[in-house]
Amino acid sequence: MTKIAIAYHSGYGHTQRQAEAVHAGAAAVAGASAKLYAVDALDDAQWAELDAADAIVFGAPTYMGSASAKFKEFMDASSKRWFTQAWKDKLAAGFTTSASQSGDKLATLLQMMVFANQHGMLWAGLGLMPGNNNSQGSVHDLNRLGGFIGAMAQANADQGAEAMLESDLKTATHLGARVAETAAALRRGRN
Ligand SMILES: Cc1cc2nc3c(=O)[nH]c(=O)nc-3n(C[C@H](O)[C@H](O)[C@H](O)COP(=O)(O)O)c2cc1C
Repeated sequence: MTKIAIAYHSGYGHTQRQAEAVHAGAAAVAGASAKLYAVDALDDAQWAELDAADAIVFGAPTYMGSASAKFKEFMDASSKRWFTQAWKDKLAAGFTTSASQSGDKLATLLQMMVFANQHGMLWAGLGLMPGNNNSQGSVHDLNRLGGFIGAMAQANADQGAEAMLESDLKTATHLGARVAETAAALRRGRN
């Protein structure tokens, strides 16, 4: 069984919904198990499960142009793992939600990619061509925000998570599936 951990923070539920979409994509891959971890409430047993995972997908809302402070607390707390490079050669990927179309989401994904590489993890990008970038495109396209290094979602500031666009959720589901398939391939290769 390939274990996929989705380690995320969400202040108001939008990134949580995106995390659930990543989870659905990973869990649908044959031979994979997926589990959500709220990083602001991790106990020792859950830290140990992250240590045992084949892949960790990181998720945070973009607050003030970077990952939320709660997610940064998790990043800093993970330094105990960094000392022993406990997460070295695990697969990693990332996702973020923000209110603006750009909103500097790229900065959050770059922050996660740097973080993963500090841990010696292997970063998996989104692996999708950009949508909604030509005259035939629309907001309903997969990867409509045109990210490459991770999954982006945009949620209107005055609406709840239930109003999030299916296209963004399907993009997140794609990332979950890609991570689970790649983690399984890595596991087969290592075995
Ligand atoms: C403190 C704070 C800072 C924010 N900064 C940004 C930002 O830099 N860019 C942006 O597009 N949206 C920003 N937003 C909006 C959130 O990214 C957006 O509401 C997102 O959907 C929240 O996700 P969550 O419900 O998972 O917390 C900010 C919201 C808060 C509360």
